[in-house]
Order: sequence, then structure tokens, then C-alpha cells
Amino acid sequence: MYKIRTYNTISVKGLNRFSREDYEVASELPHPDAFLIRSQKLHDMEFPETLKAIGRAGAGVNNVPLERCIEQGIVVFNAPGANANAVKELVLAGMLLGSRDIYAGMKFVESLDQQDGLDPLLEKEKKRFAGTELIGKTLGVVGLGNIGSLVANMGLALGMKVIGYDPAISVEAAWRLSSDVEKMDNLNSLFGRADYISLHLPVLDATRGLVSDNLLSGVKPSLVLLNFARGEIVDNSAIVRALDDGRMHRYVSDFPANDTLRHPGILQMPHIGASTGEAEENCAIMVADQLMDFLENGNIANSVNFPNIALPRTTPVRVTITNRNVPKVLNQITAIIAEHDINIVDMLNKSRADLAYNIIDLEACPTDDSLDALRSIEEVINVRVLGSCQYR
Ligand SMILES: NC(=O)C1=CN([C@@H]2O[C@H](COP(=O)(O)OP(=O)(O)OC[C@H]3O[C@@H](n4cnc5c(N)ncnc54)[C@H](O)[C@@H]3O)[C@@H](O)[C@H]2O)C=CC1
Ligand SMILES: O=C(O)C(=O)COP(=O)(O)O
Repeated sequence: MYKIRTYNTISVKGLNRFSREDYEVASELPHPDAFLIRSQKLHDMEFPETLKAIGRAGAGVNNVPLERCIEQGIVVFNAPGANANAVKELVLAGMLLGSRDIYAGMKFVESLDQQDGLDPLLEKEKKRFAGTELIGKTLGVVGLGNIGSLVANMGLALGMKVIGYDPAISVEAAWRLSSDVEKMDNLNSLFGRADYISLHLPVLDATRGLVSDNLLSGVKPSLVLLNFARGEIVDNSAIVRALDDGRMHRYVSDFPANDTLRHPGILQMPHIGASTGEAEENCAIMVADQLMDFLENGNIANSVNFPNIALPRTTPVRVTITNRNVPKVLNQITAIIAEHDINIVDMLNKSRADLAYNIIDLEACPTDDSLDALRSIEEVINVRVLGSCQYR
């Protein structure tokens, strides 16, 4: 029986992927094989020894200590693209909220009491809530991955001119992107030209505080900056300064913070970019399927720290081995298996940065001694046996 410990609200459709016969799934579960999470912060958590995988039902993995997971051989999965449309649609709402004074106008209407002469009052006051249109304006998209490419294409469909910046765009994302999106060589040029800028990059050491006084020094006063990526990418004090000095128009953010609350130029939502039934379902299903294939077959798809790898099962007994990616480990592994007279039927080895991962299908169960020998190889991080083998 595999044990999945859940954090946050995970869609039932995803949870139902785990069969009741083979899986126990609950929020309070000792000795879990895997965590299934959304935005739960794991940096300060000591992981149980039984933990083999973490499934992030979403895109951003800044809440997971990836380096520690690499050291401990824990595979971290996410759900690339599964919530991208939900974010794209909220960006559209954000652009409209930033260009038309919808929020202030609605607050004004809510403040009214029933009265005679309501119509003339509305007609008199509506000039306070006039705005501008999106058509013909320039949208700058920073980060052209799953979400950014959808947002860029949406901008074109709205009749906007779209410019984009992504120093590490993937081939897949580049294919998705319309050739009408103008590629910018640097962020300063993008910030200098755009009327709307939407951020769709991950928070990393290199992107923390990226939107700073420096970048905001050359923006248009009409600028609406949209942050549905992560709060840490933006220096809030620089935003407040730019708004207070009239150097930009609005900041629309999915990441409220104490220093941005109640600022009239800042429109904030409680991190709801991915909070649609569809996105929650897509993410949970994708990650549940990935966790099951990993726990049952050792295959890895959409990992953010391990190589992606899949080998069709050729025998009932499969061993997976994670090791540090240095020379001669594979030799030692196959030598130990051969010394114990076990036939290898099929195998696959892949590496990613400092990690290597092996899937080995065997003709018979490995003995206790052979497993002890494999685990004692200095560079081996973990060894799993998948199949109904009995051990002491
Ligand atoms: N508000 C919300 O609820 C949600 C927020 N997010 C956030 O949005 C981020 C992006 O999500 P996806 O598009 O799905 O990820 P993705 O991985 O498909 O795309 C991210 C893109 O950013 C690019 N990038 C990396 N560093 C960059 C830099 N310095 N400048 C410009 N581009 C850079 C990458 O090359 C990649 O193409 C996530 O990391 C997450 O933090 C994602 C989903 C929901
Ligand atoms: O997928 C992401 O990166 C998100 O920010 C969505 O977070 P959530 O799953 O809604 O807590």
C-alpha cells in the first residue's frame, strides 16, 4: 500500500486517480511515500525517511527545497501548463482592471444608498471612472513559457502590439508563440516601450527583486504592471515610489503584502491565478498520474530536479537507483548485479546536472546481500525494488 500525504486543497478528481486498493491518501498520514501539495511551504520541514516524491499540483516550485530534495534523492514533480489558461484569463481581467477604473467605479456604486435621482448622480459621477482601451497599446511579456506564451498570443488577439523577453525560452514554448511577438534583447528596452507588462517567470535567485527602481526609472506613466508570477520578483517599495511619483499608472498583483495593502494604485488579489475548477482538476490529475507512475514503475515525467525517464516494464521485478552523477557508478552497479548471478533484462540510465537515475529490469528478485552492496556504493543515494519481493 502506497501512502500519499496531501497538503492544501487538492481536487477530488485528482485524488480519485489513486485506487483504494493500492493507495492510502490523507492529510494526516505517517510514513508517506509521497506528498501531494499546492503552495504549502516545505523549506522548514524535515522530511520523513519514507518520502520518495513530492507532487506540486501547479507550476511554481519555489515552496519546495529543491537542493535538499536532490541530496535526499526525492523526486519533485510539477504540472507544467496545467493551470496556464486560468492564469491567462485572470491576466486579461487584470489588464481591464488596470485600464478601466472598474474597481473604484463599483466601490462607488456600492457606497450609494437607495435614493431618488440615482440616474443623474451616476451620469454626473461616471467621468471619474473613465479609462483607456487595450487595442493598439503595447503589451510586454516577461517569461514566455506556458503562461507567458498564452498571454502574448492573447494580446495579439486583442489587437495589441506584443513584445516579449525570455533568455531561456524552450523550443516547445517558441513553437507556441506567434511570430508576431517581437523578441526583445533586454528587459530595459521592454520596460521602456510597454504600456502593459505581464510577468510570467519563476522566482529564482536571479529573478528575486528583478523589478526594481532601475527598471521602473524608464517606464511610461501609463504603465500597468501585472504580477501573476510571484511577489518576490518585484521590489514593492520601488513600485510604491513609482506610483506615488506618478511614474506609472497601476500595479495589479496576485501577491498582496503588508507594504502594498490599501495603496490606491495597487489592485490585489489573494493568489487566485490558478483557482479555477478546471485548473485545479488538470493539475491534480497530472500530478497524481505522475506520482503513480513513479511509485509503481519508477518512471519520471515532468520532474523539476530529476531526469525525465520511462522504460516499459519487461519483467515483474524492477530496481531503481539514484546516484550522484560521477564516472564509474554504473559499472559498479552492473558488476554487483552480475556478481549475484541476476540477469538484467533491460535497463536505462539518465542524468540531469548532479544526479543520475537508473531503471533496471531483472529476471529475479535481488537478494538482501546484493541490495546491501548496491546501497553501500558511495555515490548511491537510494535503491528501490518495485515488485513483490520479500526482504528481511
Ligand atoms: N498566480 C498563480 O496562481 C500562478 C503563478 N504561477 C507563476 O508563474 C510562473 C510561470 O509559470 P509557467 O509559465 O507555467 O512556467 P514555465 O516554466 O512554463 O515558464 C517560465 C518561463 O520563464 C522564463 N524565464 C526564466 N528566467 C527568466 C528571466 N530572468 N527573464 C525572463 N524569463 C525568464 C523561462 O525561460 C520560461 O520560459 C511560475 O513559476 C509561478 O511562479 C504559475 C501558475 C499559477
Ligand atoms: O501553480 C502555481 O505556481 C501557483 O502559484 C498556483 O498556486 P496554488 O496551487 O493555487 O496554491
